Amino acid sequence: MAAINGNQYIDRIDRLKATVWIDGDLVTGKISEHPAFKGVMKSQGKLYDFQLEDRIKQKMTYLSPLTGKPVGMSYLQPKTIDDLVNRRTMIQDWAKLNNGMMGRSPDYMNTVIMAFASSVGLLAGKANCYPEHITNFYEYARENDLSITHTFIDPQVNRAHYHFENAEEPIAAKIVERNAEGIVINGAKVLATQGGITDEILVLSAAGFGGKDQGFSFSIPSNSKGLKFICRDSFVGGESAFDHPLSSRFEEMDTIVVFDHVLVPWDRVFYFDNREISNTFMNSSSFSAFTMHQVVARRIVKTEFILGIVQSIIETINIGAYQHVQEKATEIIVALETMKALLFKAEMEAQVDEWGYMRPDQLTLQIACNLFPKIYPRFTEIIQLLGASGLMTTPTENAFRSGIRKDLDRYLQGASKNAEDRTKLFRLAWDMCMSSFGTRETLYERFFFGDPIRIASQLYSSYDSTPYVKRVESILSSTDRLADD
Ligand SMILES: Cc1cc2nc3c(=O)[nH]c(=O)nc-3n(C[C@H](O)[C@H](O)[C@H](O)COP(=O)(O)OP(=O)(O)OC[C@H]3O[C@@H](n4cnc5c(N)ncnc54)[C@H](O)[C@@H]3O)c2cc1C
Repeated sequence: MAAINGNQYIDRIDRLKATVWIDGDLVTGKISEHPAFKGVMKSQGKLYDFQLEDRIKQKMTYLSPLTGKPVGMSYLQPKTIDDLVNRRTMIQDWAKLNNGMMGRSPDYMNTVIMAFASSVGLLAGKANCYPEHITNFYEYARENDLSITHTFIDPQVNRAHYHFENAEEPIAAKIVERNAEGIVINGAKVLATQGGITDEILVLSAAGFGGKDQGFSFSIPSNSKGLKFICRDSFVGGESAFDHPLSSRFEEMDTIVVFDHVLVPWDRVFYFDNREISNTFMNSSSFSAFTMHQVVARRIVKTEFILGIVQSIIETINIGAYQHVQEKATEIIVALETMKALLFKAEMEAQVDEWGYMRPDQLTLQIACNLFPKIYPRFTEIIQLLGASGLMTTPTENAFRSGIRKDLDRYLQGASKNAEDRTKLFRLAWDMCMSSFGTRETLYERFFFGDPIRIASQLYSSYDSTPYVKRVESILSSTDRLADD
């Protein structure tokens, strides 16, 4: 097998028949035909189709070192800056197909698996660590173009610093048995975006205060026995692309993942019962650098889309001459160009790491990942401030096909658009920042790469401010007086 097309993706997921619960019902038929999933699965399928189009295939794929067949570019282990640029170009070409609205398009997890495989040396010779299982899984995922979701957070029961779970039945997923076939996991994790509509799920856990049975990493098929995905309610507003331009296409769904005594076969266990590794592998591997490179590349495409929406609103109702309007649009321009500059800087300052891979500059990407959760909510605020009542004067497609159309054409026209086109634009803006889908997007971008507070704290703790403190000390210790000069 090699890089797949959309039908192959959809067919494979339908055949998996993962256990997915939504609104109290078990999904029984083809999941790709369920109203909550069909739009996003179709959009995901389009990504896979696109990578095989003749005119673009060379940019979207590379030749497998194992088989010589084309495999997805997001699996490429970069050895040069050109490789990084090729990866970024592919990631952004995919993101442009959904305007960056699909945070968990397959290139995200392909990158994670690639990063793990590129740091397996950290596990070599360590107790209960299986670097060869990661390498094998990476190759298997690459050669079969797997889609993967992931989960690593414990249920939000008690977040006090020294909380130690001692419930009779485990709440946070943990190892309850080690046997000849593998490890057995019981408990839950939150969340897995796209849970139930991917081939596999990667599960990670840090032992923390929880003890060694809570420190593990593995990947299993989404239809593993005992594995359940419990969905929130669907934010698909409806099938009409006029009425729900974003949620009808890109609603990725978030799921609670329950492990009811799930057996993880040994060949899929990456590490377990090793407190030190489970607490440090994510940070010490190239996971952060490579994954943030993908995340920032996608977020740039999303910011371009936001700017496009804002400028379209400005032109449609002709408010571009007001300075405060220009200033608000400029905020988005500044954010966009800052993100681009940071991405390019991270690539230009990339260095070959200890394993021979070209790692983008992590600090620079950390800056971008600290910035975005703060500016994204402001983008949605700007859309609201400029869109104003336009975000509510948004009759549906049916209204435009009804006897009331004459009134709509007359009263909803814009300075540069007829009523129908103006309404479509404002419905898009509403879906971006006000519908249940849109507000979830804001929450998503706030927490996409973890808790923004702890991300900031990590940056603060790792940033070397010593040279600047020394300069302050130097001026304070100087006894020079201007009068003596
Ligand atoms: C839309 C969405 C999709 C997601 N998709 C995925 C996914 O696909 N896979 C996945 O693994 N995860 C996913 N997540 C989970 C995401 O990784 C977490 O939301 C994030 O890491 C924060 O953890 P939490 O939600 O448990 O927040 P909590 O840790 O419960 O934090 C709640 C509040 O308490 C504060 N707080 C708690 N503990 C501390 C502490 N020790 N120090 C300082 N402040 C603290 C936080 O700052 C925050 O304000 C998703 C989340 C969202 C919202």
